[in-house]
Amino acid sequence: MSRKKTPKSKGGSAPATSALPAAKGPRPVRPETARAGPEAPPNGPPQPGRSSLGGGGDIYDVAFKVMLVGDSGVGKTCLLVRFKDGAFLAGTFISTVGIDFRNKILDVDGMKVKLQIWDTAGQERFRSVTHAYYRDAHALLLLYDVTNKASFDSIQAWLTEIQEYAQRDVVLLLLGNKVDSAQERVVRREDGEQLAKEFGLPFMETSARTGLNVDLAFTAVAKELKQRLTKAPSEPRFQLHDYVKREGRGASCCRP
Ligand SMILES: Nc1nc2c(ncn2[C@@H]2O[C@H](COP(=O)(O)OP(=O)(O)OP(=O)(O)O)[C@@H](O)[C@H]2O)c(=O)[nH]1
Ligand SMILES: [Mg+2]
Repeated sequence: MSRKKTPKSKGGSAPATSALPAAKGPRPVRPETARAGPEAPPNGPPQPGRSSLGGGGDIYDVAFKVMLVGDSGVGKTCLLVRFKDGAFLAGTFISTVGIDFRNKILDVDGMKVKLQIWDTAGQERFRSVTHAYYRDAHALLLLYDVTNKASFDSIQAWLTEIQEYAQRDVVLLLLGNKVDSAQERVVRREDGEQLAKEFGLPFMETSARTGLNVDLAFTAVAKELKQRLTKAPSEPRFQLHDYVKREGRGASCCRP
């Protein structure tokens, strides 16, 4: 995990330094974009919607924070870019420095749900920065890379960390990414399923490259969070496990 560390320049939103939780250690740094302003990430419980402020242009009913976690190189940034922009970041791997975020508003059963998605650095040296953000996350997408056994073996350690720092009722989804790389695959789908079962997690395989199950992962989380907040007693409960099982597509469906 000792890769060259250079900030990426993707032109997305960046955390406002004034809104950072009291983190020890290195601060999230994106010199080209870091600024304070209306896009500053909120802390605390789900936010009620607000109309467009300061030219941000986002109108929504409710907002949630989602965090991407997992070893360096598993594809967290690529997954976020695929979801946000519908593109794949091919080319040289540039490791995330500190933490970054992007917003996306989804229509979930007629309600505008804003996801503020935090892209964390997988590198060990930024771990203390990440720790400070867990407590405000409503959902976590925990990724491993199906072509990298070490990243799969790290999942247990990530779960221990999540248990220590995240909210007890955080929504958690396990994702095995890079399934487009069939030749390089070393973690079988069944291994992912078995691990997920062991820890009672919903699980899907994804590809940031082809887009396989990427929208689904975020939509599933948005549906679960929205329901937790707005479900009428008479309404049937949204079943996240069943939803991802039913809607998830197999790796063989979408070769690049
Ligand atoms: N084939 C394939 N490559 C991918 C996929 N997702 C990411 N990659 C590649 O994997 C490398 C790492 O991707 P990133 O998204 O930067 O990884 P990361 O998890 O954000 O890494 P850190 O920022 O260091 O934590 C890059 O070279 C990507 O092009 C995928 O779904 N398929
Ligand atoms: Mg990254």
